[in-house]
Amino acid sequence: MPVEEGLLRMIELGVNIDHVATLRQQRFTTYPDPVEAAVRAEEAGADAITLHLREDRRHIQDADVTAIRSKLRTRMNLECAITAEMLAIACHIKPQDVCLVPEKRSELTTEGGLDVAGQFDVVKAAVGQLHDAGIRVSLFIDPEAAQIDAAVRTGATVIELHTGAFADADGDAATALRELERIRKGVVYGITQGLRVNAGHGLHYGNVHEIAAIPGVSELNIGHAIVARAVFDGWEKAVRDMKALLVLACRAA
Ligand SMILES: CC(=O)[C@@H](O)[C@H](O)COP(=O)(O)O
Ligand SMILES: NCC(=O)COP(=O)(O)O
Repeated sequence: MPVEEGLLRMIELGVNIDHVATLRQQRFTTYPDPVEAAVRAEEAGADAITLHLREDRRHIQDADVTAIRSKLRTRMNLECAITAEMLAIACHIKPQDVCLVPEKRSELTTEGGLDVAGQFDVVKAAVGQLHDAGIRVSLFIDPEAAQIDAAVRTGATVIELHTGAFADADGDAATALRELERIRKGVVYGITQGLRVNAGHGLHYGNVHEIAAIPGVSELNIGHAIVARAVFDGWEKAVRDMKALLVLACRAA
């Protein structure tokens, strides 16, 4: 549950630095450095740093994860697929949080939520392995009751609701409203099941307020839009401005 400070519900911002690494990987240079991005994002107000070590290493590299782990003052939220390789890396690095996400090499970005209900035993075993390593586990799922129920049964204590369908509905008000309602219901249901409920994917400066205003959301993980805004406004300002929008939305809720 978000930290209560007086009447102000505080929602946390996880800054995803994947696409700082995307820019670097375009020419295999040493810059921009994701480590510098992580440290400066924390200085600008990030409550956690999220990074997705993909099997194809298209952006974040193993060395980034190792280097960033020792530099963070807040919290590392490592996203990865459920594979023996990734679980071994996570158990070695021991981030505060691991968010298990689905992954297809052909995908441009994460397309859907993890099908916890459909691969329950595999997910439950991964959750147990990470818990044994002292890591808090989040499951990146669609806002569906069946997925939330399955998540609870795995022993995970956190879910991150996939906001991609809401974000992709930009411009189609009816669809956006329907997806927002799905997310809202998912937040309420997840909390009644005793879970910490986060959300993320595709959120930007124009749509984040609707998600941040949902009472009970603990954390939003946002990356692509912040990196894009930083091109024009600079990294720290992009992070500060996103954090300010979260605070405003909480105040208005
Ligand atoms: C799970 C999710 O929505 C993102 O955190 C994920 O990192 C997206 O993948 P890319 O960062 O590779 O686009
Ligand atoms: N889990 C969502 C995340 O970390 C960032 O997603 P995006 O803002 O890059 O789409």
